[in-house]
Amino acid sequence: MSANDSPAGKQPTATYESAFLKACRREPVPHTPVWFMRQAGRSLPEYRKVREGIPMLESCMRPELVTEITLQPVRRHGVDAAIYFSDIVVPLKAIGVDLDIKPGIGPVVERPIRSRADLARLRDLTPEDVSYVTEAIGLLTRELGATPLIGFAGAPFTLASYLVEGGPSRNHEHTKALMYGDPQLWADLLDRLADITAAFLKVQIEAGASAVQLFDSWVGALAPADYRRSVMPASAKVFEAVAGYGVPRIHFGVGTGELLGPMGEAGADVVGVDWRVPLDEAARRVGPGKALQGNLDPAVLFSSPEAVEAKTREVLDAAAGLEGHVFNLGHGVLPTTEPDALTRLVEYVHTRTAR
Ligand SMILES: Cc1c2[nH]c(c1CCC(=O)O)Cc1[nH]c(c(CCC(=O)O)c1C)Cc1[nH]c(c(CCC(=O)O)c1C)Cc1[nH]c(c(C)c1CCC(=O)O)C2
Repeated sequence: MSANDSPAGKQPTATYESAFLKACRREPVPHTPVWFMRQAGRSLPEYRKVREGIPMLESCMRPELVTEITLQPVRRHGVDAAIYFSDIVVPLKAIGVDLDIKPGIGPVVERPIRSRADLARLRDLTPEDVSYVTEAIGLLTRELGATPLIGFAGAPFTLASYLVEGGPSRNHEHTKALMYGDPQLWADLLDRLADITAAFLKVQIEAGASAVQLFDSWVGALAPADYRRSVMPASAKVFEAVAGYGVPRIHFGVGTGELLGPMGEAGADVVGVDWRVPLDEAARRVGPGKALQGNLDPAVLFSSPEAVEAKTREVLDAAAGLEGHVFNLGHGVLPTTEPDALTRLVEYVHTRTAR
């Protein structure tokens, strides 16, 4: 069978048959697949070395560097999937939003978006705006062989939060002021961001990404009724826009225990769970027909190897009855994590779940 005969179109059959993609499709797996959010990044000395003197956003625009950084955790830890090295604000930068990623702070937007005139500054994203993404994914898929590549984007709410606040925010007060105070402008803003996000994910899938994850990191700040009314339509539009490709769609947020049901309903094939809800309970909240991803507390990796194993067993035991489970942390790798703790964790999950 040639690569093009695979049920998933362009990707090689060995990639399609990988443990990660099988788990996403809720098919039987040889072992529980593992990857880590933020597996590439500051926890790795080889990352800090190649990033030296290169600003974050600039590094996202250099295909050779992106390829190297994306491959580093695959080589070192033997994870079952790579995640494309980029950032959720890259498509916004690409359409001309005046933002930067400040070390130790995160994305900062010079002129926040709070009025209809501000909204007009957000134009559509074309593949040409992010040609470096297409180029990097071409290089990467050749290097990765059978290891799947996960593409990603920020979800409309989380992107809106950075754009409206002007930077990271604990309480999201300006964002909520706009959402409650001018529902029409809010809906238009989220719809605009949904189109940009969908276009960005399409670029990644067409270049060779085998799965996509939509990061709605900060949406846990909302109550379920507000989520359904003010956010879900835009996130659903993103998932619907990429449904035809047949690649698994993962939906993740932090502190989203009360939102797991609607986040699945928005159109995800896999729902990401943080460490606050055990996976068996998460499965009840999400309902049948979806795989789950998670959910070891990233801070657990700072304890002894025995304690990490014990907490990992708790996660695996809670996942034992699931139709599909992708092992991950409940949020990103913390920058001061000992890399060997991650390597040991991958080995442990693989050995413990080998069938
Ligand atoms: C909210 C969010 C952002 N970016 C992202 C999210 C969603 C995921 C989450 O909830 O953690 C997504 C993201 N950002 C980055 C990745 C790389 C891929 C991977 O997971 O390995 C991914 C998936 C690289 C990055 N993005 C960033 C870094 C650190 C910058 C550096 O290494 O110099 C990396 C590796 C910068 C960034 N960008 C953002 C933050 C909060 C920060 C950290 C600021 C800091 O602590 O310095 C916004």
